[in-house]
Amino acid sequence: MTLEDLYDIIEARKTADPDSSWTAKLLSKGPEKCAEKFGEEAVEAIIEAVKNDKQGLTGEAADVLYHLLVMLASRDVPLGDVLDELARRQGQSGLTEKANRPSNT
Ligand SMILES: N=c1c2ncn([C@@H]3O[C@H](COP(=O)(O)OP(=O)(O)OP(=O)(O)O)[C@@H](O)[C@H]3O)c2ncn1[C@@H]1O[C@H](COP(=O)(O)O)[C@@H](O)[C@H]1O
Repeated sequence: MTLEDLYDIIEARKTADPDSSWTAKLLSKGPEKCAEKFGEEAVEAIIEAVKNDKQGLTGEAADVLYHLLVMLASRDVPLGDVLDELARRQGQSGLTEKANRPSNT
C-alpha cells in the first residue's frame, strides 16, 4: 500500500461512523487531538531511535507516518501538496548543486 492509498482511506473515514473505525474515532475528536497523537507517536519513535532498537523504530515509524496523514487530513491538507513541496525542494537543490558546480565540470 502506498502513502497515497492510506491517505485516501483516512480521508474516507472523515464521514464514517466513529464507532466503526479507530481512524474515524480519532478524526471525530478534532484536529487538536490528531496533532497531539502525532506528537506522542513522534516521541515514541525518537525513543526507539535513541535506543537503536531497529524493530521498535520500524513499528513506531509506521505509527508516525499514519498519524502524520491523519493530522494532515484533519486540517484538509492534501498529501499531494506535501509531496509537491518535496518535489519543488528537490528541483531547487538541483539548481543549487548546478550553481555551485565549477563551470568546467
Ligand atoms: N495504519 C494504521 C494505524 N497505525 C496505528 N493505528 C492505530 O493507532 C492507535 C495508536 O496506538 P495508541 O496505543 O496510541 O492508541 P490507544 O492507546 O488505543 O489510544 P489513546 O487511548 O492513547 O487515544 C492504535 O490503536 C492503532 O490501531 C492505526 N490505525 C489504522 N491504520 C490504518 O488506517 C486504515 C483505516 O483503519 P481504521 O482505523 O480501522 O478505519 C487501515 O488501512 C489501517 O491499516
